[in-house]
Amino acid sequence: MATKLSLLQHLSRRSFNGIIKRAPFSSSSSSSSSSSSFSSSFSSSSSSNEQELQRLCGEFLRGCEEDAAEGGVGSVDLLLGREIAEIKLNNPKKRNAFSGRMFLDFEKVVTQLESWKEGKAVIIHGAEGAFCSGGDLDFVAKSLMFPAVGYQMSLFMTHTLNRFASLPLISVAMVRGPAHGGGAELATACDYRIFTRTAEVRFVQARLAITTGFGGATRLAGIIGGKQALKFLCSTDPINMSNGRQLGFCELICKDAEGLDITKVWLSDVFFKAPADIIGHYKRLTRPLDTTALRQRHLEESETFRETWGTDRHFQAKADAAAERLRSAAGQRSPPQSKAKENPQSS
Ligand SMILES: CC[C@H](C(=O)O)C(=O)SCCNC(=O)CCNC(=O)[C@H](O)C(C)(C)COP(=O)(O)OP(=O)(O)OC[C@H]1O[C@@H](n2cnc3c(N)ncnc32)[C@H](O)[C@@H]1OP(=O)(O)O
Repeated sequence: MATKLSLLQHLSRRSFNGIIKRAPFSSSSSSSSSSSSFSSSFSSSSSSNEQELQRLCGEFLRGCEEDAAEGGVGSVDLLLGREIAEIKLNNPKKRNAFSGRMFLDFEKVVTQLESWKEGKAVIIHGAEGAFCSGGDLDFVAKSLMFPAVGYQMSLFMTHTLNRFASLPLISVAMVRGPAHGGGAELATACDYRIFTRTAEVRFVQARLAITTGFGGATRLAGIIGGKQALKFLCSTDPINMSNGRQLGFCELICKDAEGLDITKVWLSDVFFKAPADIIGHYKRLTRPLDTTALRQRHLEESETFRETWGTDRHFQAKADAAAERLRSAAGQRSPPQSKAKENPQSS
């Protein structure tokens, strides 16, 4: 229990305050610049629990580097404007699903934005009509279907999204098309969301017999309240143009083609009368007071994810969901639920 609590204290201290210090990180001689950039998000005090978190995240990071080296698809592209940065999730053939390379890219982008002093805002959007369809199921199937590895991914992405949420910038997710699973969680890590008419935020995890892995349940409850969040997490119903505003989940709805431009105008009208440093100060002063409790909940969320990830039930639900997508793509109706099969990993 002591280990869990002090790891929690570490998370509350580091991920919210975004303390950036150089620290010894990777034991592997093959660590690349991404490992060293990730290690800079940890303090040099290196308590045993901090080293444990770094080790777990470092293992995941190295798996992503292997995926990237083996020709992993997709990228997360950063475009720095005068006042607004644009993060583009770029894997359109897979509805911008997060491949190993994209996890790497996203962490590097967050590290770059942590030292971008003249900026005022950052917009996350997806390529070609989708926001993000969550983790790349091919990468997941190939590398991540063990509870211990799923836990590493969860700690890594929760920590990186908490660093993103702590940036001294106004962050907006411009959601056009599907934002499913981890993609829905990514949208909750932004201060605000702008929907186009095709926006569809869906926490599909329950359909896969898993819970949220990137801190999305905790953040969703903070945005729309615990009772409403519970409904959308369990039902997997969409948050879209018909309910997004009354839930307080999105600020406005616009046409697909106007999404980025409308978001920039909205940011400028609402926030840009203030200088960049003042925006940063007010961002910090308006964050939740009890960050320790928030980080404790994020740690609990990762531990719960580990309990549900990589089980027979998860495997079967993932296979059923994939079969359903194939059937609906072929225009067929879904037959009765298939019987649970043995988890190939447990044999
Ligand atoms: C990492 C864990 C995390 C978590 O939740 O904890 C996750 O996010 S797990 C993944 C959860 N996400 C999903 O289950 C979404 C799966 N995708 C879909 O339901 C649909 O693709 C949808 C609704 C996003 C878009 O539907 P649409 O009809 O517009 O497109 P297609 O289904 O025909 O897909 C086009 C093309 O993209 C591939 N694709 C889509 N999503 C993924 C994905 N997450 N990983 C890998 N590949 C994905 C899909 O297979 C199609 O490929 P094709 O070769 O053209 O058949």
